[in-house]
Amino acid sequence: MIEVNALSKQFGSFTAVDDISFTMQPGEVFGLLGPNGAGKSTTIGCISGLIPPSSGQIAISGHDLIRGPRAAKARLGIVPQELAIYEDISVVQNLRYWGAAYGLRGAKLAERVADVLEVIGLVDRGWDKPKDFSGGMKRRLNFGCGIVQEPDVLLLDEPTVGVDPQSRERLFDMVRAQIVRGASVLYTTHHMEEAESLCDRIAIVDKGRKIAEGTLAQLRAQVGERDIITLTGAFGPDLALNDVLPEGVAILQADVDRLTLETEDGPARLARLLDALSKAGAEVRETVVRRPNLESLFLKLTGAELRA
Ligand SMILES: Nc1ncnc2c1ncn2[C@@H]1O[C@H](COP(=O)(O)OP(=O)(O)OP(=O)(O)O)[C@@H](O)[C@H]1O
Repeated sequence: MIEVNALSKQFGSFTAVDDISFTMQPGEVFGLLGPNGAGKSTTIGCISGLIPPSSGQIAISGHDLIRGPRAAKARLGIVPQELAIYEDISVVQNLRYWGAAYGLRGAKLAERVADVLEVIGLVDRGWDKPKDFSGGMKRRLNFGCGIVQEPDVLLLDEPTVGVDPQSRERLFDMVRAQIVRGASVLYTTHHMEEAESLCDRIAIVDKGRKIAEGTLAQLRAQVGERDIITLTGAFGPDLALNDVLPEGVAILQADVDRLTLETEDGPARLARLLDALSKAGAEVRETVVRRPNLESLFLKLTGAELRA
């Protein structure tokens, strides 16, 4: 349903998206997971036709975005990170506006607006203006504006920003409902838990590049059964780490104020590790042991925190 091939985007000399490829099938949620600035919004901007790519190809439901932009864009629904709702007109008028923008008219438009009001849980607030709504309600309306025309492909750019937990669950249900009707959903997030609970397949992105891709099980297998231990403190340049670390503890990243290590059964080895470091003159201020998950895979691949 979506084919992205060798997509790159430069802003001047800065590369925001660097040779990214992926395909998405009908009925799946595909996650783009990465920290702020990884290039997720730029990728979505290119797929939605709002940002011209520097190179690469994008096809939506078989229509090339460059050669047949009208046909390609007609199949897309976009839920941008910045709210795309009008706060001074009612919920119904917002939905009518977006439906009409996609060519819906008359009875069909009225039917779709009524359906979407149900889906987003705003039937009772249909004639109210969103300016007084909570963040979660505005996000739900933002989502509704993206699905009025029942798109084949829905692009969701960090849809849970500023959303309370209850509205977040509701948004997740709304996404799953799109899958049930056969759409495919591209979902960007920097929350590992969201990608883990919602996405059928996940591409992990960092600094514009795709660094891993697979189902949750495939990605977890890349971390193996090993735990990641992150220590913050002071690890002077004279510290001969390779001699100090107990057997079975491998270095992923070593800086003067932070060590990222990998080992089997981290909790059991931690006491010996801390003891060895302390004897060698290192000072450990904070210790985090992570069981294998997407966060630890990101750490393993980049040496940095996903949330940083
Ligand atoms: N129009 C622009 N001109 C110059 N640089 C840009 C432009 N748009 C984005 N960038 C840069 O490209 C990089 C990727 O930004 P992008 O918004 O795609 O990241 P992101 O993963 O979506 O992060 P976020 O969740 O913070 O939006 C960032 O370093 C950003 O500053």
